[in-house]
Amino acid sequence: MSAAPILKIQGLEKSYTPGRPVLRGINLEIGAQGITAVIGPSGTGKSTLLRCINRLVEPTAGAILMGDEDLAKLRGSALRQARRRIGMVFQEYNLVERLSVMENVLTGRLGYVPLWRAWLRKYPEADIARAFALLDAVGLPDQATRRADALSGGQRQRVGIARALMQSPALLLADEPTSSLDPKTAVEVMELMARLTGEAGVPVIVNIHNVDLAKRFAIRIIGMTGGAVVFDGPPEALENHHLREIYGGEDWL
Ligand SMILES: Nc1ncnc2c1ncn2[C@@H]1O[C@H](COP(=O)(O)OP(=O)(O)OP(=O)(O)O)[C@@H](O)[C@H]1O
Repeated sequence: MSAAPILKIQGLEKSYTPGRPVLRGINLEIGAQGITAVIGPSGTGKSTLLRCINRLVEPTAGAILMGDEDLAKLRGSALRQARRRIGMVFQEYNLVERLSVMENVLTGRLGYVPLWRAWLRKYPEADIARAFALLDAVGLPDQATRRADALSGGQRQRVGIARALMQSPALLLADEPTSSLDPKTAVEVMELMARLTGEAGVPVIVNIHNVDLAKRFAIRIIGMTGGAVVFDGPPEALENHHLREIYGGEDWL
């Protein structure tokens, strides 16, 4: 790995129920650029891993180092400050349905603007200009005033990506961003995410069920099974025997 990693995960464990670990001692270094795809069967802890990084889930043990900060230990305002450097794209978009597309994108600035400004919807001019530019970049230049619930799934995910980039994140997490989309839209959304994060130099960790999409867009694939990493390498190194180890069985191959 050439540049210093953006994230160092050391001995990460998570048990929702004591004695039943979902993550079993994960050690990973995530590079400062490109897309890292995490694949693995349902229930193997991929979402838990991502959510430990931004602390939507509390790790049980281990360290998650970003720079010299251990994200696993942050509290209060330090945690809020760290979180605004980590964007998140969700499977079900997590938009505020009754708000306009523009307002949804601007919520990406919530960690930066004073709360009273957000309540009064008085975002700085520069933020509004940037939100328009991002809507343009995600291919929705004419949708700013539409309500989020009037959009298609693919359009919603484009808004989700614009909102995450509005944060000016140092790292983007994407949890199954294409699972609710048809195959063509899924490719378009991955292409968009890859292009915009590449241009902005933002590294991405994406959980994804579709192995072909993972291989097509990621520079690195992490295969998990049973809460542990069993494959870690470039897409071209991922062979059928790895997939058998990750997913079990072979009838599906
Ligand atoms: N909030 C929670 N409370 C208790 N158990 C949970 C919670 N969230 C996840 N789990 C359990 O942890 C395990 C891992 O779940 P997780 O969602 O991280 O897996 P995943 O690999 O992302 O699965 P999928 O691909 O289906 O999204 C599962 O057994 C799940 O039931």
